[in-house]
Amino acid sequence: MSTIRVDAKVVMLGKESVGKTSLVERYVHHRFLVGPYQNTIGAAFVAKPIQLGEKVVTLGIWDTAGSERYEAMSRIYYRGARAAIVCYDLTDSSSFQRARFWVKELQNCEEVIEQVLYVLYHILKWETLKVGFFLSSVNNGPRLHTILFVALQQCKIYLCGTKNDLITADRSLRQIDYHDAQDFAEEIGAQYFETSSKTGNNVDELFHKVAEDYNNAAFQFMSEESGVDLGQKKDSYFYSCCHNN
Ligand SMILES: Nc1nc2c(ncn2[C@@H]2O[C@H](COP(=O)(O)OP(=O)(O)OP(=O)(O)O)[C@@H](O)[C@H]2O)c(=O)[nH]1
Repeated sequence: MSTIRVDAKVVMLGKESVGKTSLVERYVHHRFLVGPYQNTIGAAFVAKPIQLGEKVVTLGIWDTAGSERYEAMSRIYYRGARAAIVCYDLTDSSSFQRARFWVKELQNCEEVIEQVLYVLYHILKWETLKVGFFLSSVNNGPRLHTILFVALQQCKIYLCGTKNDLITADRSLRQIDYHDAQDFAEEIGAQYFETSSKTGNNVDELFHKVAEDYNNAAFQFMSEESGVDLGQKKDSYFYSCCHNN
């Protein structure tokens, strides 16, 4: 019986209707759904394996609901995420304000967790040195130490301006200047992408970068068993979707 293993949790955040679900649909199913817009309720999940050279990294992508009604729920989904794709609609300046809100949320959450883990990390590091490495087989000290080291890795933020096909068709529709968005991304240490789920422009590049960054991070120190098993595998991925009809 095979199982799905998720290596990195990724969360999609942003105002409603900015195109989060469409980004995931384009990336996972290579399609753009036309027809009436259906808002996400709660969140939807999909696991997607990505080949990086000889290695496969499986992203567990949480597509959250953008509606403010579900704001508290979305906070639950970004906990423990290694990457957050914060989306805004290039043709809607209010969605950029909402993106700023989510970035602040992520930064606040990171700060608290980081402070707690930082203290634990140093206590444990000192204890581990004191007790000696040979005790690793009996007291799990170095393994805990490694887990905390990994937990200290920050959630990387990717700022994503969506629907760039609309801008290509009519430049006057752009409401957020490219350089302003780029400056904001730099200020928060994020990668910046402008994508179109309609044409597929930059979508693969965005998720590939997320997987690549994960792969290049200190995660390589984790042992093979560190992934999270998600139960029986039916296909290369599954997608539990909650949409309003
Ligand atoms: N032209 C164009 N339209 C897009 C694009 N991405 C999404 N849309 C449209 O924008 C609307 C909202 O897209 P969704 O992907 O459902 O947005 P969402 O952010 O998941 O919305 P919530 O589930 O409410 O949070 C739909 O009508 C999509 O067809 C794009 O790249 N180009």
